[in-house]
Amino acid sequence: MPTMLTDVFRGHPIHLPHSHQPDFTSLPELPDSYTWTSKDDPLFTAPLSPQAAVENIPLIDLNHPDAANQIGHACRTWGAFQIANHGVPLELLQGIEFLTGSLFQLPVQRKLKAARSDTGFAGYGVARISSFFNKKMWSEGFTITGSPLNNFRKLWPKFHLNYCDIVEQYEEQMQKLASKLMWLSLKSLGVSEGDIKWATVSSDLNWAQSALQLNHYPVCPEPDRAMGLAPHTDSTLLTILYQNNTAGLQVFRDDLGWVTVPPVPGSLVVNVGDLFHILSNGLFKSVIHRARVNQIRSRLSVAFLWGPRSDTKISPVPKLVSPDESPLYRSVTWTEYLRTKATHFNKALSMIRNHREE
Ligand SMILES: C=C1C[C@]23C[C@H]1CC[C@H]2[C@@]12CCC[C@@](C)(C(=O)O1)[C@H]2[C@@H]3C(=O)O
Ligand SMILES: O=C(O)CCC(=O)C(=O)O
Ligand SMILES: [Fe+2]
Repeated sequence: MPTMLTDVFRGHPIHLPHSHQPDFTSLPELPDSYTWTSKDDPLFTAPLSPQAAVENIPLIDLNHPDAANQIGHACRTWGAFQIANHGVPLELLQGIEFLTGSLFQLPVQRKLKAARSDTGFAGYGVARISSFFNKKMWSEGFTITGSPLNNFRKLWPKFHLNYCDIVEQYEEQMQKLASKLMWLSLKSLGVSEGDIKWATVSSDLNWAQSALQLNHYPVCPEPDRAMGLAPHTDSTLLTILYQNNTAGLQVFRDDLGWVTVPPVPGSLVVNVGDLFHILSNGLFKSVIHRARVNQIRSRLSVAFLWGPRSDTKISPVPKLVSPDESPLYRSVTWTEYLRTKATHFNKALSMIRNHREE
């Protein structure tokens, strides 16, 4: 039996005293513990791209005949793109937004009944990467993998079944979409299903697994000095992100600085994760992104974090490695990678890298 995502952080506890945290969502001013400077995060004061209006991650119509190449280009240049005509029913997007909103509106004491434990994967709490930063993030999260039934029962003693149903439908749609996006982007590199055996053993997608991360960024009294979610790359193959109609997500480009991803109603944001970077032998870039907050409207997002089954070794596709060079990365399972990330955070990718002899 391969390790499931639920077991990934056994032996990798994060000690974060969520239960002793006051209800920060209603603080009248920003406490020092939530005030960020470039000492807390070197990218905190990196410039906001002045060109964001002209240069932004592409919005790709999945029905366009050239969608594969557009996606491929976006994965190589940005590591992120938005998609329209993705086929996920609008009611389902509204449903997951409603669920997320009602979850975070619950009283803190109720949410804490479903708190994530130090070594746990699922439940309510601060972002796992919080332990790498000295300051607190202006957000709260809820992680789901497998059935949310037990946790949802604690949150909503009466209506948990309706909410479980929404999660199940949402995950089903996301799985189909994620695999479609993976094959479209690989197609642009000349890689087809026959080239990746672990992903084609069966068509019912049991070569993949996933988690859902619900995020809430409450209204903040001093948004310019606060951080919603600190810069990171996702440890996934792909992440599909739904954001409500409030801006906050930013992606980083070395040549542009921070670029705000404007919410486009009905569309979804897709991020290249570290495992896709490895699989593509570095051709696709896992994108550094963060979430900022604002003083007027609270923000919700739902990230579908998608990767291979835990026993699958991910390594660069041989076709993408030139014959006289070794692959850029050694092989790694999702579980191994998540554990490396839990200990070494943004050094994780370079730790998997093969060092070429000159
Ligand atoms: C499957 C995943 C991916 C995780 C860990 C685990 C469950 C929660 C995911 C996130 C979600 C929020 C950002 C992040 C950086 C975090 O702190 O928790 C993500 C992390 C990763 O992509 O590394
Ligand atoms: O809230 C957002 O826009 C980003 C969320 C995110 O990056 C994540 O959950 O991994
Ligand atoms: Fe992320």
